[in-house]
Amino acid sequence: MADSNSGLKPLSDKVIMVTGASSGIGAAIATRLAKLGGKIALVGRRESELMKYVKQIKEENGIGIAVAADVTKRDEVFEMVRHTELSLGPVDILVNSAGVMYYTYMKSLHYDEWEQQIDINCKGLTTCVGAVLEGMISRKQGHIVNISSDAGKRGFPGLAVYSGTKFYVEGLSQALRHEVKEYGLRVTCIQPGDVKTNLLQHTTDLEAKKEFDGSETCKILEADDVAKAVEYAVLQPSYVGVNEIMVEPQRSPI
Ligand SMILES: NC(=O)C1=CN([C@@H]2O[C@H](COP(=O)(O)OP(=O)(O)OC[C@H]3O[C@@H](n4cnc5c(N)ncnc54)[C@H](OP(=O)(O)O)[C@@H]3O)[C@@H](O)[C@H]2O)C=CC1
Ligand SMILES: CC(=O)[C@H](N)C(=O)O
Repeated sequence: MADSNSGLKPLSDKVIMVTGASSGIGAAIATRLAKLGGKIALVGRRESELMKYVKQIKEENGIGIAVAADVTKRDEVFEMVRHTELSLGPVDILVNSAGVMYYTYMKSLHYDEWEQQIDINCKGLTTCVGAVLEGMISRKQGHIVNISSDAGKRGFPGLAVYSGTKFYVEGLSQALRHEVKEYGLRVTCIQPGDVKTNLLQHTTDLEAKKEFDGSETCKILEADDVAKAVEYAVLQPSYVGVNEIMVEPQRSPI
């Protein structure tokens, strides 16, 4: 991390890859960390959306590149890391924010939506971790930040499969943290409650959404509230592991 007396910004020497950066929480994290000097690779499938945030970062004199990739495709994930490392340098911080959520009753049997949540939230995140892990271990430094959910701490009705995917993220992160501590790596889980983003827009089981979605009953979080939690975690000195941060609307604790 840059010395506070050097005039450099605190993340000036860091290459940061953010998945899910074309929207919502990932975009807020990418733009916030760019302001702190991080060189950001913004990952998502929609390059046109990524480019909007790259443009914003550049207008604010930051460094950002768009890397179009589908995290469920292993070859695309490897290529996204290769491209980032050639363009910006080795990845110091990986933020896994790519994810989907569908409100649905289990009894509605939305098999395709179940599979998409497992493929993106679990398998995609795991592949992204795998793609940077060897390099981080060999350099003996790195930080993996997983955007989990408060649904990774409590099963929410209407979100059974989604909650399961976030319990997976929590379990993987906890075990990985132990495996990599000897190499100086850190693993952080951020557990947001409801945040104002496009996440809810994909739900098709409107009966389940009506029954269980409480996001309109109180003031919910802004994406940048979550980005601030990530900022806190990545700015700590290397001996400090911020393992979990749960950040929820004040009126809606789990
Ligand atoms: N909003 C909320 O209330 C909460 C959200 N979260 C978590 O935060 C994370 C981000 O969600 P949020 O910002 O709210 O939702 P958005 O829908 O706004 O963003 C989702 C992001 O994931 C990306 N994405 C989806 N599928 C893929 C894929 N196959 N490959 C690459 N990128 C993909 C999308 O990009 P593209 O379509 O371009 O590929 C998009 O950038 C998720 O993991 C979610 O579970 C956790 C707690 C609360
Ligand atoms: C349980 C939830 O709805 C949580 N806010 C999330 O979107 O992950």
